[in-house]
Amino acid sequence: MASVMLTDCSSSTTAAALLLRSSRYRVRHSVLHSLRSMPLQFAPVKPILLRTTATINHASASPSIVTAAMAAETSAKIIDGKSIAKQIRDEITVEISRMKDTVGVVPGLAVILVGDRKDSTTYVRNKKKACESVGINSYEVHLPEDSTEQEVLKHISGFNDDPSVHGILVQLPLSSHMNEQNILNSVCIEKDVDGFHPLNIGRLAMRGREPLFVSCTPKGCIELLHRYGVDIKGRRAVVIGRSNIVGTPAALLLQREDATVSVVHSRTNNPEEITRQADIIIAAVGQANMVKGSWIKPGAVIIDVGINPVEDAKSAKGYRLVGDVCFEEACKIASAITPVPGGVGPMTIAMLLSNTLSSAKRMHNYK
Ligand SMILES: Nc1nc2c(c(=O)[nH]1)N[C@@H](CN(C=O)c1ccc(C(=O)N[C@@H](CCC(=O)O)C(=O)O)cc1)CN2
Repeated sequence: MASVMLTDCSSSTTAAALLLRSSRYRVRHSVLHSLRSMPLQFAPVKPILLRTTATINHASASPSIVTAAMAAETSAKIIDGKSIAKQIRDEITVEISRMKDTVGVVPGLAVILVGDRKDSTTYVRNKKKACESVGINSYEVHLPEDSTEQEVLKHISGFNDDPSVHGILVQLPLSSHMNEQNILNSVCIEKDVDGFHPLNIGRLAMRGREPLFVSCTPKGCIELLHRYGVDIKGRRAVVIGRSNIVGTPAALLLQREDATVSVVHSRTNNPEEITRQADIIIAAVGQANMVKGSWIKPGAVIIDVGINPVEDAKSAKGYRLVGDVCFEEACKIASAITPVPGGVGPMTIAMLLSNTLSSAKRMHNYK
């Protein structure tokens, strides 16, 4: 587990050094997930369109647009992932009940957890709770840290053959003695609700081919843009980070939406200059407050995937969570931004439920 970092927006470390550092730590795995979500202090207000280069289409924008009450100068709208995720869960609940009543099918999700990492245990518990709340049956296998790869593969094989299971996921990260590729490859693609199977990612990368599933975090990012009425077509988008789980699929999804996409990574020369050209930024690098105000084009829309713990003496826990983007600076320049926590994180689990429902529908040929 990553240690709590002492960092703030005014850090003088260069962008290139930060990107290099983050590529060593690896994006989502740097998250200190034992924290519980902190309540957001945002008051709902009427949406007001501010200067923006990425057009926000208010006719289709969610009525739940809120503005940060935390900083008087804040001009960016806050993209409220927590409330959109709730809205999605409500929609899924209705769909599941309709399916159960008409064809008697209840979607099932199998979760495999290896070891006792606090963050992973919390996520698996939250996934089970979320399943329960929408009416999905969940099945959990919790294996000890020293289990063999063969044991994990045996459980995946059992779930692959079980008709009551429509989705299978293996919580990441896995222990270092296991081969993650072998394990992810063994989930049958029809049940790969995490979208981590190479065939699903490969199809995502190809024009004219459709993946059966898109991984949950990048799908959640795009869903937020859609639900807030952000036009993507023809816009310049920059994805910061190129992980298999978030950065790469997020860039592919934006490209499928007809954005012109650049990927900024640890070997990119002058990442600030490239990022400053973006109408839409997706930051998924796992480095607290790396993207400063000076990286952002006025009016850009920012989706911040990072969840990084930073020291905070004022918090009872001694730390708080921040994103990859320096929120205090960005919210004065961007037209809309996701907060951390309460932005992309809750969407990851909502998209998992959505993928599980789609899988059950597809298997039972239910529209
Ligand atoms: N098999 C998978 N493993 C992992 C995935 C994944 O999609 N599939 N993603 C991450 C962890 N993750 C879900 O598994 C996840 C991360 C964050 C959140 C979330 O809601 N975060 C909250 C803050 C949580 C906190 O207080 O600690 C937020 O951002 O508001 C949900 C799910 C790696 N592993």
